[in-house]
Amino acid sequence: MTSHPLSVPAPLAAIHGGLVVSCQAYPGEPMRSPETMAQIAASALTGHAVGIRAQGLGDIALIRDRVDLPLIGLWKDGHDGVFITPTLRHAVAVSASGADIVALDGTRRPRPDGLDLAETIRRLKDQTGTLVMADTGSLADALAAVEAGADCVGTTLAGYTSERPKLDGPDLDLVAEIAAAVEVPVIAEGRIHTPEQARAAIDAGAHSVVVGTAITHPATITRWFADAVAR
Ligand SMILES: CC(=O)N[C@H](C=O)[C@@H](O)[C@H](O)[C@H](O)COP(=O)(O)O
Repeated sequence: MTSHPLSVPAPLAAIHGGLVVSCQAYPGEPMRSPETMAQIAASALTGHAVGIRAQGLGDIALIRDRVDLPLIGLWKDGHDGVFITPTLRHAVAVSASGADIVALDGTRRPRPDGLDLAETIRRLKDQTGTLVMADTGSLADALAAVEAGADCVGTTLAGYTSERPKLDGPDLDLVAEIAAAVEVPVIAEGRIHTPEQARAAIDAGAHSVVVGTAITHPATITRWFADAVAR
């Protein structure tokens, strides 16, 4: 059911069938700096990524300047509940910083500014004309997000809300369920740790695949190896 790539807006067409690399460092971490994230994003381009996902206004602006790839931007505020670009104000700022696609919480949970998702997307598009990626955690979220006007939906929050179990790997069943049910691009995201899993996400119907931790978070990757060695 997923739409033909030529019928989607240019930044989404450009990431069709390819790898988007999420370049994020968390508060307090040594790599938490726009300069570092821009270097990682440039390295992802060298490795044939077709898009970048970045967090924070400073990171988005510098990556926009330095790396010529479609850019999915978000602003995390907090770490519980609705924290991925949680309000209209955050979303407008992400767009103003240079993101081609604004990723925001696309669940059915109440939002901190009291606007629902449809009103958030309507006002965001009125003010900026941006494309919207809804980060969802279930099929019901994805259906509601498409109804609300999202241009694409991600499985970003699968396993991080109460609706789906948190698997060790990606929730490929959810990717397939959403892809069969909606006509906008479905972006597979969340716990994709191997090239085989990335390929399987495309085979499940994903329009493109976002990988973060396994490429750009050395503290976690180190722990995988360290734990295996110490076992
Ligand atoms: C749940 C949440 O906060 N996800 C965030 C969304 O931007 C990031 O922390 C993830 O790294 C990103 O989704 C990519 O996923 P993974 O790092 O598993 O490849």
